[in-house]
Amino acid sequence: MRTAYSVETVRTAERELMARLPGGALMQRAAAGLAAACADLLGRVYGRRVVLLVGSGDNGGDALYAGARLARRGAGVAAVLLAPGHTHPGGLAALRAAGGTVAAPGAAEDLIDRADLVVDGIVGIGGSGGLRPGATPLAARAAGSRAAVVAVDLPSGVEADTGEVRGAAVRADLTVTFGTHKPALLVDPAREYAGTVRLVDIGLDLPSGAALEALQHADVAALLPRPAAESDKYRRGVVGIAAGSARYPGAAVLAVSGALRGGAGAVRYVGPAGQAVIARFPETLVSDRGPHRAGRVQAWVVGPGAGDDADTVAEVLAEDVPVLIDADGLRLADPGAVRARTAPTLMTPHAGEAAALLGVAREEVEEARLSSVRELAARYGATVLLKGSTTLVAAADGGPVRVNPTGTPWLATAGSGDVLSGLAGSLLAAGLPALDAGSVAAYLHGLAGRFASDGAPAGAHDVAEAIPEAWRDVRD
Ligand SMILES: NC(=O)C1=CN([C@@H]2O[C@H](COP(=O)(O)OP(=O)(O)OC[C@H]3O[C@@H](n4cnc5c(N)ncnc54)[C@H](OP(=O)(O)O)[C@@H]3O)[C@@H](O)[C@H]2O)[C@@H](O)CC1
Ligand SMILES: [K+]
Repeated sequence: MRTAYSVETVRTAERELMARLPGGALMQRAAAGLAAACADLLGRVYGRRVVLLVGSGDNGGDALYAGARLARRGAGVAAVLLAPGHTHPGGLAALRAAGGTVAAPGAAEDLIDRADLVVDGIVGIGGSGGLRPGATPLAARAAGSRAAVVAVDLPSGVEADTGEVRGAAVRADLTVTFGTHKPALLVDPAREYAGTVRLVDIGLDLPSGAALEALQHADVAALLPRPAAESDKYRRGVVGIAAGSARYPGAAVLAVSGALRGGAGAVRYVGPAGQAVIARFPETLVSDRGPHRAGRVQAWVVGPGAGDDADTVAEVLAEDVPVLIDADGLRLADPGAVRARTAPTLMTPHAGEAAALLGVAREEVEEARLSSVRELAARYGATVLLKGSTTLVAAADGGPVRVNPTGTPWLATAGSGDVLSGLAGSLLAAGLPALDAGSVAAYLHGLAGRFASDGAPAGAHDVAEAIPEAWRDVRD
């Protein structure tokens, strides 16, 4: 499991460790890791041109000490001081002692144009509120130059704890971060500014309560349902799909296609698209009665393509089993009925649907994905999966938010969400808690999207068909 911690937690761990180490030791560890990463990126250090963008704090100190190490290996290193009166004194002395220079006022742009590497030590976890005016043109120059850009700890200008970007920010090819990932390195939009992320272990002792968790193959493998020898279809779980309408029968077919590959023992379908479902998937148990009288079901999915069928949504919400609410169901569900449920509820909005539920503009959700998903989960007393380029899953009672690392832009295709809802519902029926069902489904779905597309466009049904391959890939 990859984890990310808040700035406050990092600061506490840093203080505890610093109290046990000689002065400056932690910064030397950071600078050594940073210099090694820069050297790897450059391939050859001797004769290379390196520009350090140095702010007023320890982030700039890291850059200066790393610059000194590169200068000792023969690189030509020049520091651009953004706060000349407030530059890390030890770092500056080390750079000068190693043969590095300080750029003359006005020389920064030219130096950046000729550089092989620009190191962004403008600001790290002490920053907030986007780049300041003095730094903005330099960041733009670096982005437009042929130099590789390496961010120290974080791309300067992003909000460490939330992943928001409130103004200009550095666009890095590589971010070298210390001790732990910060939320901004895993959550969009900030994540897109970070490039590849390399974590340098500096010995921080971190507590168990991370702000974010990203499942990896081994975590997902441990959570996948496995049929026991004596399992029958009821023990493996029956997932009910209440979806589709005369106008949108395809949503029902796609939700069923996801559900059939999610580990439940059987898929039951209720709704007006029974003919279409059975024609494509004859193994589906199709019922023309409402959800309440459809027969045994261990978890329901309601909403994909449901049109205006509010009665079915209300009926499903009244069932005392886990319920996944998606698409039209999110609009039709009575918030009071959702909050009153005692069995688990998993809501799966995209940004537009989340914005409607929160009563804000879609852009506000896109810009603040982490706080939006937490807010929705708290408001509805439900687990919420916010779809997007980095899908987030938050539980109602707080705790670490799961961030999905497997997404691909190819998944932004019609019907892909219906497949995800069926898959997650199936995992709920197989007995996974809502947070696990949502994050495992997102993981498999993302992987299936990658396999299905393999660099080319793929339809939602291709994604569903690739789920078994994703499942095997995770388990092997
Ligand atoms: N934690 C650890 O374990 C370790 C941490 N280490 C390193 O220390 C870094 C944190 O250093 P830090 O605390 O000195 O803060 P830092 O980010 O350099 O900011 C300094 C000052 O910048 C200013 N400022 C604010 N916003 C700004 C903006 N948008 N644009 C420009 N400037 C802005 C603001 O001062 P102001 O100008 O407002 O007075 C602020 O006080 C950390 O990221 C890592 O690199 C490693 O060395 C070792 C292990
Ligand atoms: K930085």
